[in-house]
Parts: sequence; C-alpha cells; structure tokens
Amino acid sequence: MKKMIIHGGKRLTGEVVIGGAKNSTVAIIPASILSESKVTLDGVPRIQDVDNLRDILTDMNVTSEVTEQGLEIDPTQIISKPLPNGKIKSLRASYYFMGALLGRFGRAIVGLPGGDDIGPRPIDQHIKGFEALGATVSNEHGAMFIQAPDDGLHGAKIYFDMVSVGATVNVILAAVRATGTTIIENVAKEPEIIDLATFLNNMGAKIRGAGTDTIRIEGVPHLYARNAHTIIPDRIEAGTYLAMAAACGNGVTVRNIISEHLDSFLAKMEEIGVRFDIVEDSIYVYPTGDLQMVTIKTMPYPGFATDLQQPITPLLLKAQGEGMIVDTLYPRRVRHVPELVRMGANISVENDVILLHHTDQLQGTDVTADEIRAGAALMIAGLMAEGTTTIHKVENILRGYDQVITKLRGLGADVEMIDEDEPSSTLTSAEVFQKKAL
Ligand SMILES: CC(=O)N[C@H]1[C@@H](OP(=O)(O)OP(=O)(O)OC[C@H]2O[C@@H](n3ccc(=O)[nH]c3=O)[C@H](O)[C@@H]2O)O[C@H](CO)[C@@H](O)[C@@H]1O
Ligand SMILES: C=C(OP(=O)(O)O)C(=O)O
Repeated sequence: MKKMIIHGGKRLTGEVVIGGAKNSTVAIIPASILSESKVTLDGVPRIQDVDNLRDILTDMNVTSEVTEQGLEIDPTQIISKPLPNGKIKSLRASYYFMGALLGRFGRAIVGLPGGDDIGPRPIDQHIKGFEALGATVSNEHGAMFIQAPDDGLHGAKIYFDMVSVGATVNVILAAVRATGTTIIENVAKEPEIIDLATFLNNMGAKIRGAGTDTIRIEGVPHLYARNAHTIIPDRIEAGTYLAMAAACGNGVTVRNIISEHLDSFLAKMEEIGVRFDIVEDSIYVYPTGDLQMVTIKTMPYPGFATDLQQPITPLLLKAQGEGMIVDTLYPRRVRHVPELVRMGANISVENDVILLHHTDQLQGTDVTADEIRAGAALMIAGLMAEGTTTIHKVENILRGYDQVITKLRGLGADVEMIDEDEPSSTLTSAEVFQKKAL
C-alpha cells in the first residue's frame, strides 16, 4: 500500500497535459479481443486499471506491450477461458469481458466486477441486453455464466430502463458480431461511447448513432484492426486539474482537452466565478478572486458528471454562501465528506444531499482515499491546506490518474508518494528525496 504526502499551501503554475480517457481505454482494451488482427492504441493512460486489464488479457493468451505511444495488443492467439476471479475483481470495467467474450466466442464466464465503492451498482440492464440478443444468463457463486444459442446471437430491439454507460458498452460489444440488426434505445451518450464506436467501426463494425439516444448496429461476421486508434483525452482528469487550478493556481494551462466534452462543468465553473480562456485544445485558468457558492446536480452526459462532483468540492469550499451537491447517479458517493471534515471543511451530508459552507482554511492531516474521485478531492484539498496532508489508499487514485505525481510536481506541488511502511514523519518532501538519495 502507498500513501501520498502533500505539503500544502503552494500556488501552482505552469502546464499540465491530460492523458487518454480512462473510461474509453477500459472499454477499448476488452473490445480489442473482438479483432482478428493486432490492435494498436495510442494515448493510453498509465493507470492501474490498464495494468489490471493487461493481466486479464494475459490469462486469455492475449499478449500486450506498452509502447512509447500507447499499447500494442495481439489477440490472434486468444483462448476462450473462464474468468471467475483474480484481477476481474480489481476494477469495474472488467465486466466488459462479458460482452466482448460473448461477441467473440458466444460464451463468457466472468466474475462480478470490483471498482469504486460508491453505492449499489447493479448490472440488470447488461443482462437484459444479453438476453434480448438470445443469450442465457445465470449467476453462479458470484460469476456470470452467459451463453449464446447454438446458432449464435441475433439482433434485437432493446430499450434500457435507465441510461447506463456500462450496459451500453457491453451490449455494443456483444451485438457487433451478432446476426442481423440491433437497435438499442435510451443509451448513454458519453464521448467514451463514441470513441468505442469509432474504434469498432474502423475495424469493420457497422455502428450508427453513437452519441445520440439510439444506437443501431448491423452485425458483421469478422472484425480486423487496420489502423492505430488514438484514445480521446480524459475529460474527468481535465476537470480535476481545472478545479485544482482554480482552487490553488496562480495561472495554470491545462492542455489536451476537448472543451465541448466539459460544457456543463465549464458552465458551472463560470457560475462559481472562475475565469478561464479556451484556446484550441487548451484552457488557461486565471488566479481566482471572489467565488460564489452554487448548487450542482449530477446527471448522465451531457449533464454534470458524477465523477467530477468530488473534485470540484474543495474549490466550492472557498466560495461565499451555502451550496449543495445532489448526485442523482450515486447518491451515496460521499466518502470524501468525513475526510474533508477532518481537514476542517464545513461540509455535511443530509438525506444524501451534500451541504457546503464557506471554509476559511483547510488543515493538513491523515485522510483516506476510499475511492478514486474521493481521492482526487482529497488531493486538491491537501494542496490547498496549511501543513502536511497524508492520503492513505493512494492505489484508488492511481487506478485512474495518469502519472499523477509527475504532473503535480510539474505544476510546482510539493508532493511525494511512498510505501505505507516507510517512515515519513515530519520530513518535507525535499528532505525525503535527500534521504532516498543517500
Ligand atoms: C468504467 C466506466 O466507464 N465507469 C463510469 C461508468 O460507470 P458504470 O458504467 O458502472 O455506470 P452506469 O452508467 O452503468 O450507471 C449509471 C446509473 O445506472 C444504474 N444502473 C446501471 C446499470 C444497470 O444495469 N442497472 C442500474 O441500475 C447505476 O446504479 C447508476 O445509478 O459511468 C458512471 C456514471 O457516469 C461513472 O461514474 C463511471 O466512471
Ligand atoms: C466510478 C469510477 O470508475 P469505475 O466505474 O471504474 O469504478 C470513476 O472513474 O469515477
């Protein structure tokens, strides 16, 4: 286990470059097993979810190699194998192997996934989609057994009862090689869904409508990757650094952003009073003056992303007045709140609503990152705080934040990551460096 030590209070300056989107990458890596030729991915972020997906590929005899640009995956020698346990439990997106194996082999045995502990995360819509395509699905001792009929999956009309990123991805993966036409209604419209569809279409799939409410798929018998696919920039990582820049920056440029993917987030930043300039694929955030408290309600894309409600919270603590956050997707995504309270934040939860009040100054202390975006919030709070903040369970942050220590140091942050058993006591990070060098 690792911990992050932040000596707060430094004003951040300079530039940070955003990596490829975690939520695209973790769908596209499982999708690559549908290809009958080698797959080249550029812009793959260096995150633990990718390492864990690569381990799962290895279990299926699919080799992968990290290159300077990204990742090469060779699925040509793949074997159909049950994946009931192991790394499957280490991340959410491992459940995309259900759809991908079903699409490739007509059967899948995959353990129920792990991922962030942010309240109940059922998969009933994924199952509804697989069944509509003709598969039989059963849950046996925590693993899903999914089997296509003898004559293979067939196209179907599916209406999702709620908008789900995971169910949309999984049903696309199962349907691309099914016989006939599949129409999926009330699908997720996230940019990561469009990225996945682009990747699959470039391999010969026929997916239309990604980014709208309805996706139409004409099944094809074979898929071959021919060109390298570049993963889109991570809008959640971008939002995190933008919020950080506003909370403790002295003029920060965030590069490699598709600003349209952040429309609702940027509108909220403006409402708070943050000033920024968008120039092509970069956003410059000015040092902030007076800020206004706001109300945030998370919604499926293009609404305000649940994954950004925690990262924007420390910034809101600087604002005047009283604010509120309602996470309609994950009402119990509040594990950062008690940790922020320990840092002196005036924040509470009542009936699943996060209530925020202006806080003069956060104080560094020991806190725990119970999930990825709670960790991002604590990281920003630690940078804003007086004194030293030690964040435990940093692995949750490393699941999805690309080269985070390097990026923070590039902005001038005084931050260090060390093993839990290594003494850090009251040393500054410069002293820790010195000690390591001896
Ligand atoms: C790897 C990945 O892309 N993860 C993202 C994905 O997670 P994930 O794909 O798990 O989230 P979903 O979009 O599926 O979940 C949205 C909502 O639908 C509910 N639901 C979902 C499926 C289902 O079968 N039944 C059901 O009730 C969920 O409990 C939740 O309330 O979208 C979330 C919502 O934007 C983000 O926070 C995650 O970062
Ligand atoms: C909830 C998240 O991730 P996952 O779905 O991979 O658990 C997230 O990225 O904020």
